Amino acid sequence: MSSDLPDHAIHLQGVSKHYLIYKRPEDRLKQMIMPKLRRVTGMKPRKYFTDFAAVHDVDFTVERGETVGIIGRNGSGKSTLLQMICGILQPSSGSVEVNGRIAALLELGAGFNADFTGRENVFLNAAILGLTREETEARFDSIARFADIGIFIDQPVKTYSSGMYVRLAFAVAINVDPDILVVDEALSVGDEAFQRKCFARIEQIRESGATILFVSHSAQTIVQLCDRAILMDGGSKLLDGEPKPVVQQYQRLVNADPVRQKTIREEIITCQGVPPEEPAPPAADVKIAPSEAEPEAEERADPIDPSLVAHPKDIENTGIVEIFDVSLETEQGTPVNLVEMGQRMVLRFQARFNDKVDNTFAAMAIRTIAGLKLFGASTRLVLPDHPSSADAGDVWDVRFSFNCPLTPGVYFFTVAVGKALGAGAEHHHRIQDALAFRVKFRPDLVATGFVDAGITPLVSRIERSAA
Ligand SMILES: Nc1ncnc2c1ncn2[C@@H]1O[C@H](COP(=O)(O)OP(=O)(O)OP(=O)(O)O)[C@@H](O)[C@H]1O
Repeated sequence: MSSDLPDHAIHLQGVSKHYLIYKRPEDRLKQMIMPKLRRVTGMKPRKYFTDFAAVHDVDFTVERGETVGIIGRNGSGKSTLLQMICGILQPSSGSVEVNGRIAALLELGAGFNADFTGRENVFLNAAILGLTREETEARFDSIARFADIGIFIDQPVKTYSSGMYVRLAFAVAINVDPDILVVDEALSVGDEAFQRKCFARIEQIRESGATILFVSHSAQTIVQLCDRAILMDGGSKLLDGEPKPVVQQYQRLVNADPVRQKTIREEIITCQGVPPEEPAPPAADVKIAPSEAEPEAEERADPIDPSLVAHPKDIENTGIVEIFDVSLETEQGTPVNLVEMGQRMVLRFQARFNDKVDNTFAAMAIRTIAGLKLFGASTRLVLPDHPSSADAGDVWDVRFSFNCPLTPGVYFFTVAVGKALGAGAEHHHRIQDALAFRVKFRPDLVATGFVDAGITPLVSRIERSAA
């Protein structure tokens, strides 16, 4: 990454993009001829189009190293904005300044030549991004490995599925050491394991100091990944600030009844994100009923989805300990990767010691697709009956049993074995995304977010309007 760049990576000033919308195809021709004719004949020229602002007078600056999320309803101008930042579209007015090598993952279809093979497109794309042929050759294997599309790399991209297309496009974008990475929703096309791999890589790119501009409809992803968020609506920037309040305002807007949306929009602009005080509900408005026990989860006949795979990655590996045979099982020992909410499950792995280790511990954690650590456990400070040191040649069997508290979705395990060092720890072997599992959909779900805390709501009407 270049270090001699100005502090701001992106600077937009008064940027607008207008489109002329013609109701009928012949209006376009009329617009070319009629105004001139009318002028010649001394008549006032008239317009045969309406002027539509896809983006209207947008200003913002993204500092180097910032991760900024853009959120907004469909058609709010997010993609148009990104395309202007990437130089694919010219603004109708205003200025766009970009400092650094920009790699973009825009909507499907942009960037690749359909008749070229994947390999040819990698070289073409990398050249557009400023890499020499030698530099691309040196990176080609890691690009192909990341894309993981097998022999399709030598087929024309017009034969690709949308998932394969995104895999290759993403593999190129993140392997060119961009100063600025622009991602437009494209990730949602890949499967969960690939999305997880991409988010892990985005995190790495972010840690290396690159600037990231990210368009997403997912409020959770924006809050998790971004330092700042921008709310776009109707082509204008409504709000720019801390991700959480910005996302809350987006959700207010998107979930509001269409009649209220205009008022909410105005409130957001005038209050700049601070929601107006809602009157406190009367105490009797919401009653909490005693919690009901989770029903016993039945084991399914097909508890394994073979297509649900993770891409394990050694985060730390000293060679002293080797973790192997990581599996997720029911209490009865049946391997699973599809589980019910509340189901008892056992994460199991084995660890072979190649050297003597004292103060040894085993640990696990569960992460979301975007990489947020939800919870974990470690044998570091507890469990006096467990072995706490190992000799070369020892093999441990490690089990973490728990009731799955997660809401439906795909999650990933990280597993580790290490040595406790005072308050800290050193990992001898730590595998990120060692295993993936899916919590199955449940139609009667009350919980929102990632964890079901067993909340039982009960709402009762305490007054009925006379109307
Ligand atoms: N070439 C074009 N000609 C006319 N209108 C266009 C053109 N491209 C985009 N628009 C319009 O500009 C507006 C903004 O589009 P844009 O794709 O930027 O929105 P978006 O926020 O990315 O939407 P989504 O979330 O659905 O991807 C939309 O109303 C769209 O119909």
